[in-house]
Amino acid sequence: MGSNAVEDLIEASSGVHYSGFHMEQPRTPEIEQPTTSIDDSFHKQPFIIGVAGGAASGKTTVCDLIMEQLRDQRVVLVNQDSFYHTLTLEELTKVHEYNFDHPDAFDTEQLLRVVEKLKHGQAVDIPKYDFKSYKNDVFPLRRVNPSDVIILEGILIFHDPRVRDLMNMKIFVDTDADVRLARRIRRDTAEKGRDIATVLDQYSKFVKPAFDDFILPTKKYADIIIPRGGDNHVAIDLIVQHLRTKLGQHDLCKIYPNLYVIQSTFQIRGMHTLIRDAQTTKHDFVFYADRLIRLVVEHGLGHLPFTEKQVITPTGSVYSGVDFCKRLCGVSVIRSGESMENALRACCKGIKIGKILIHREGDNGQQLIYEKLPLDIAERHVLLLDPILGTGNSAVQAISLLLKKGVPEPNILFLNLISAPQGVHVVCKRFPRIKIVTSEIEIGLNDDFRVIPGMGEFGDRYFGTDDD
Ligand SMILES: Nc1ncnc2c1ncn2[C@@H]1O[C@H](COP(=O)(O)OP(=O)(O)O)[C@@H](O)[C@H]1O
Ligand SMILES: Nc1ccn([C@@H]2O[C@H](COP(=O)(O)O)[C@@H](O)[C@H]2O)c(=O)n1
Ligand SMILES: [Mg+2]
Repeated sequence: MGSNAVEDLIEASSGVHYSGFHMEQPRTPEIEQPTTSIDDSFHKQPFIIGVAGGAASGKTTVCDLIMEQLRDQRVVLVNQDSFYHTLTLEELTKVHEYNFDHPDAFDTEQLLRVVEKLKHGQAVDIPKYDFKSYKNDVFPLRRVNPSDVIILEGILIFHDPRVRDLMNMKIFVDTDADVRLARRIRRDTAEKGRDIATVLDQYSKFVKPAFDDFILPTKKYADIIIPRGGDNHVAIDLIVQHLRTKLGQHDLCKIYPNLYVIQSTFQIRGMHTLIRDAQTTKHDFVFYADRLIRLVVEHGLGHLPFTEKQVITPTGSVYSGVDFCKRLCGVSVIRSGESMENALRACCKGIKIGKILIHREGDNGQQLIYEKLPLDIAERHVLLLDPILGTGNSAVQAISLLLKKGVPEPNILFLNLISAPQGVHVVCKRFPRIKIVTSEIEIGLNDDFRVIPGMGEFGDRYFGTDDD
């Protein structure tokens, strides 16, 4: 490995940043005010990775491997090659004298405009470059949508400080010169239709000097140096692991260590897509909501205390395991929370489930109007069930009641499907020792205090009372 050990340097890469969404700012409704505004928390930018290295060092291969491992995330690759200037007729006639490895060969201003747009959540059309015709006006252009991770790859991607400064992580692919040359000969003859003499001539005239003068000097900017490129699976795994941590960690989770957002996968995103779609039938809504609820409940149960337990297996061996926490109960917030009871019963045989009914009084307050809770609730760990955490006002009412009944704050686990940041702020500030488990953090609340993007009135959609 190069002078920088991947493990040491990976943590040093700057900035963090996840945003699952890129939208115009919603107006902040006048509810109990969080100290972190939507502005601060939610107009987040993508994580930008730069990948530099000599030609044929394996940059594209490394990027493909990273993207392959992160296929459940929104990742997009932007090649510096796309920003090669189109040659003029005069340059075309003397193409063998053109230096494609000099920084001036690229339209860096256009690259900057494109990355700035992506960074601010706008889709862009990127030129396609044709190595045979030396033109970048191949139609149709490539449409690139805003993503959570943007990978910028190219021989001179670290050359311009303005581009470098946009990057949260910089990777240099370090492959021996002879290996690069061998690969280049193979690639340029097979893919670009060039003959060996031309490839070697270009290499000695431009490629090698430019590597020494412009590319190698940018290695010092790298946070991570990958020797052997795509063959270095350890380095690639570490990079992916680091990215996963960054992507899975919503900024709210950093503010509130007791907030747990379950790791997103394509399956989970798919289920969310279905239950959020206004056109989804009641049958499908219930089916996919139930699947998600089950995941949240299982995840929540993972936060309960356990005791160690050993059992003897049928082979007579000892299995050292754990025993579930026994003194549990569920409490559902009527009516939506009742949709979560079956999942809890399916996971915890014979569990007692209490109920709370809270009535919304206009926009300002909530009133508790019914409660039926196990008498010994103070001795139990309580799984509080409500699929949506919006303003946080109902949750505050429900949690306050549990505390009044003697349930210790750390014994309360609030399970929901989606949480608005406002609700998270309100609940976590007031009850810093409860745990919240959710499957997605929302953008915010609209003027009517409804969660957006949200999924509408959960109870009506789940219990089928939204029919005209
Ligand atoms: N580890 C490797 N072993 C063998 N061939 C490789 C390896 N990595 C890349 N190649 C090949 O070398 C060529 C250049 O690799 P590529 O990833 O496109 O490099 P770059 O993007 O840095 O120019 C490609 O033809 C690719 O298939
Ligand atoms: N018309 C062109 C444009 C570029 N090159 C060479 O491509 C190399 C950069 O691409 P990588 O995928 O290897 O990073 C660079 O060395 C240019 O010389 C070319 O040959 N013809
Ligand atoms: Mg490449």
